[in-house]
Amino acid sequence: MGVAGCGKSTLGQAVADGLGWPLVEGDDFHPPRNIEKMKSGVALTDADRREWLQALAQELASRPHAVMTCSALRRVYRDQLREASSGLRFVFLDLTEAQARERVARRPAHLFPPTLVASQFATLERPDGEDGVLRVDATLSTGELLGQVLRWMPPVPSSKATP
Ligand SMILES: Nc1ncnc2c1ncn2[C@@H]1O[C@H](COP(=O)(O)OP(=O)(O)OP(=O)(O)O)[C@@H](O)[C@H]1O
Ligand SMILES: O=C(O)[C@H](O)[C@@H](O)[C@H](O)[C@H](O)CO
Repeated sequence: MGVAGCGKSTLGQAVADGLGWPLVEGDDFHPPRNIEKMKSGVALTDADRREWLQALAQELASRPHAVMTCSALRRVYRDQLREASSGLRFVFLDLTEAQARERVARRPAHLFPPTLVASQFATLERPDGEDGVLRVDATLSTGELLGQVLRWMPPVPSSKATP
C-alpha cells in the first residue's frame, strides 16, 4: 500500500517472486472510467473506488495466498480488504510528497499524472498503529525492502515448495 509512485508494483513483484505467490496488480481492476479520470488529471473519490475495492476484496477472498498491490490510502479501504481476507497484512511504502512527485514525473507514459500526487497525500490515512502493518522506507533499495518484508512475514507455505 501507499501513494502513487511509492514502489508498490516493484516491491510487490519482488515479494511475490520471493514467496512463490501470484502477484495481483490492483491497478488492473480499476474500471475504465477510473483510469480515464486519473489520466485526465482528476482524483478518484470514495465513490469511484467502491467498485474497485469490492473487486479487490473478491480477488483476495478467492486466493489462499497472494501479493496484491493496492494504494489502500484510507483506513476504511484497508478494513474492507481485511474483512475479505483474515490473514491480510499490509506493507506501507512510506515516502515524502516531493519524492513521490519526482518518481511519478519520471514516467510520463503512465496513467497517473504528477499533478495528482498532492491529492494522494491529502487522502492518505497513514496506517500507523494498525495491526499487521509493516512501515518501510520506500527510498531503500528493492533488495533491502524485500529482506525487511520476508523477515517480517510469518512462516507460510510456498507454492514452489515440493510436497
Ligand atoms: N525502491 C526503489 N528505489 C528507487 N526507485 C524505485 C523503487 N521502487 C520503485 N522505484 C521506481 O519508482 C517508480 C514507481 O515505482 P512503481 O511503479 O513500482 O510504484 P507504484 O507504487 O506501483 O506506482 P503506481 O501505483 O503509480 O503504479 C518507478 O519508476 C520505479 O522504477
Ligand atoms: O486510490 C487511488 O487513487 C489509485 O489506486 C491510485 O493510487 C493509482 O491507481 C495508482 O497509484 C496508480 O498510479
